[in-house]
Amino acid sequence: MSGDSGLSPSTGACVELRRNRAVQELAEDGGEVPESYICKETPNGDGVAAPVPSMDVPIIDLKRLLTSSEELQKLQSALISLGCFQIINHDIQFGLLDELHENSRKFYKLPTEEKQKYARGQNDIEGYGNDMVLYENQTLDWTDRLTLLIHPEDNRKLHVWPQNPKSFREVLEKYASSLIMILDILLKSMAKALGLMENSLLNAHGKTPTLYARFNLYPPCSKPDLVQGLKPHADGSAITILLPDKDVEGLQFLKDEKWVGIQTIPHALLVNIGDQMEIMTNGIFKSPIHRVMTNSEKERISVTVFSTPRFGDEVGPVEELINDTRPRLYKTVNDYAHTYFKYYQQGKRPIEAVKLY
Ligand SMILES: O=C(O)CCC(=O)C(=O)O
Ligand SMILES: [Fe+2]
Repeated sequence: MSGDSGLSPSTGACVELRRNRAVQELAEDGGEVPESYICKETPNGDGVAAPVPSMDVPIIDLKRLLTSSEELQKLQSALISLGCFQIINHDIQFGLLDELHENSRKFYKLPTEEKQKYARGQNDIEGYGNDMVLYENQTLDWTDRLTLLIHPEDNRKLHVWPQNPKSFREVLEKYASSLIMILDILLKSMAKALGLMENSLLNAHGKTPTLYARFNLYPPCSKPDLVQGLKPHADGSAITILLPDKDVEGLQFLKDEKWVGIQTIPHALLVNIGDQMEIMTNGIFKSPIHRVMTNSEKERISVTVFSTPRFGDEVGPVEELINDTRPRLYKTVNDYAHTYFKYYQQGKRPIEAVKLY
C-alpha cells in the first residue's frame, strides 16, 4: 500500500499537507521535473537507474496447486526465499485482463476535468489522485493512481468509480469475483505449505477480507535516473496480486540486498506477501521490498489488488507457528494501516514498529 499501499481507513494520525498536480500533466508539459520528485539519496551516488540483473519469478500453476504436492513445495520455497511468485492457469480469461488494462489506459486518457470527478477526498486514499504529502521533504513518487475498495461490496464508494469508460465497473466487478476465489485457494495452500490446518490462515485473515484495487499510471519521466515511480516499500497488505504491464518493465525486488528486475509471463498474475502475512506467519513468509523505476519513453500501467484483514480485526502470529525455537516475533495489531502510513512516507519500514526483537 504504497504511498498508501492499499491500506485504509484514512491516514490515521497523519494529515495531508498539500495537493500536487497530476504527474501525467507534469509529464505532458515535458519540462523540468520538480525538485520534490528527485531522490535525495541514491545508492553510491550513481542515480537510481543503474542497470540491474533480472530474476526469474517462480511460476505456480494454480490448478495443480490444489492437487500436486510438488506444486505446493514450489509455493513454499518461493514464499520462504522471495515472498513472491507468478500464477498461471488462474482461470481468469485473458480477454478480461486485457480489458482491465485497456480500461485503465482509457481512464487516464480522459481530460483532467473528467478524471477530477473521481478525485479522492482529503486524507482519503480512495479515488483518483497521486502521492499523499504527509511530511515536508517527502520524496514524491512519479505516479498517478485510482484506488477503489472493491470488497466487501457494501463498503464500495461508487461515486469514485469511473463511469467512463462504460465497461469499467463491470470488468472490475468480474475481476474482483475471480480474485476472491483465487485468494481462497492461495490462503488454503499457504496454510498447507506451513503444515497448518487448511483454514487457519483463512481464519486469521478474516472471512470477509478487505480488497482494494489500485490502477497505477507511471508516465514517462525525463529524469529516470533520479526519479522513482514508486519508492522502495513492502506492502502493508496480507497478500498483493498485481497485473503488471505486459509491455513495459519497471518493477524491481530487493533480493539478498541487491535490486533485481523482474519479468512476468504475459497474463500471469504476480503475487507477493505483504507485512500482515509476514506477521501472521511469524516471519516465515517474508514481505519483500520492491520499487518501480521510471523510463523516458513509455508510460507504464499496472493494476494492484491488496487483500487485507478488516481494519480493527486482530492480526498476530498464528499460535501453531510460535514455539521454543521460533519465539513470537511480532506484536498483535489491529490498526496496522495507521502504523503503515506513519512510517511509509518517512521512508521507514512499518513492520519494524511491530517487531518484538
Ligand atoms: O506497479 C507495479 O508494478 C507495482 C506496484 C506496487 O508495488 C504497489 O502498488 O504496491
Ligand atoms: Fe507494492
